[in-house]
Amino acid sequence: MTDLPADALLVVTHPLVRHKLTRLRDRATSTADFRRLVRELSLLLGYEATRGLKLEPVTIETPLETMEGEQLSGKKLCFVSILRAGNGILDGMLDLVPSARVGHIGLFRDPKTLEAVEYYMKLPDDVAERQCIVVDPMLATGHSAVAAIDRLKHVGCGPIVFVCLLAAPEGVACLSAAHPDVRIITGALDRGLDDHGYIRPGLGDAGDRLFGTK
Ligand SMILES: O=P(O)(O)OC[C@H]1O[C@H](OP(=O)(O)OP(=O)(O)O)[C@H](O)[C@@H]1O
Ligand SMILES: O=c1cc[nH]c(=O)[nH]1
Ligand SMILES: [Mg+2]
Repeated sequence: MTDLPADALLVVTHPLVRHKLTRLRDRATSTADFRRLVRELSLLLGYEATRGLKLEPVTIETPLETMEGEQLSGKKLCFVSILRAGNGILDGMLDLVPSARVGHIGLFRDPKTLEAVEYYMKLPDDVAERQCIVVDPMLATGHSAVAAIDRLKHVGCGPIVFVCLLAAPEGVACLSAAHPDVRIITGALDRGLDDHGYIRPGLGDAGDRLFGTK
């Protein structure tokens, strides 16, 4: 992987993330536990992904006195889920910011070419005025992430953060080359891709494990 600007990639190395990722990777982990772990990991990664949100003062009454508190302000959020597997992360993100708008981009990887094929897109009308956090558990070749972010930029979206659970160096290089302005936040940077484009050691097919398909 070529050198990236210092803030282009954040690997979240918190012990809770490392523990939960190990449980997630384990082939013995059930569908129900896999889903729960993805949601919990999303909260931990979402904490980092939302660090740059702006606050504004707000006056409130505590039971004892008036105080100047803070609330989210300015550019509002939009989470963009890359279907299907992105929806697992989306659930956790919405626990953190329930008022965020949500966009969906349906993509699957052609198993032969490993190119992303789009089958669905629905974005909020005002998505270009919102800060976008794109979510997908896996950044493998990077083709799906690049295709999704191409679509968002095409409709005028500004600062974009990409959140995944596992990334391959090939995917980070591909996404950073295509969109150097996009910050990548991941739970781990794995060894690399195998001949079928799967992340190794990885966790297998995230969508299949989340939804119990094959
Ligand atoms: O970086 P890439 O090489 O593009 O691979 C990553 C993509 O592959 C998986 O989706 P998949 O195509 O399996 O679709 P699914 O979510 O419907 O299972 C994953 O959720 C990403 O979207
Ligand atoms: O390892 C991988 C690569 C792409 N998509 C997945 O779900 N897993
Ligand atoms: Mg899949």
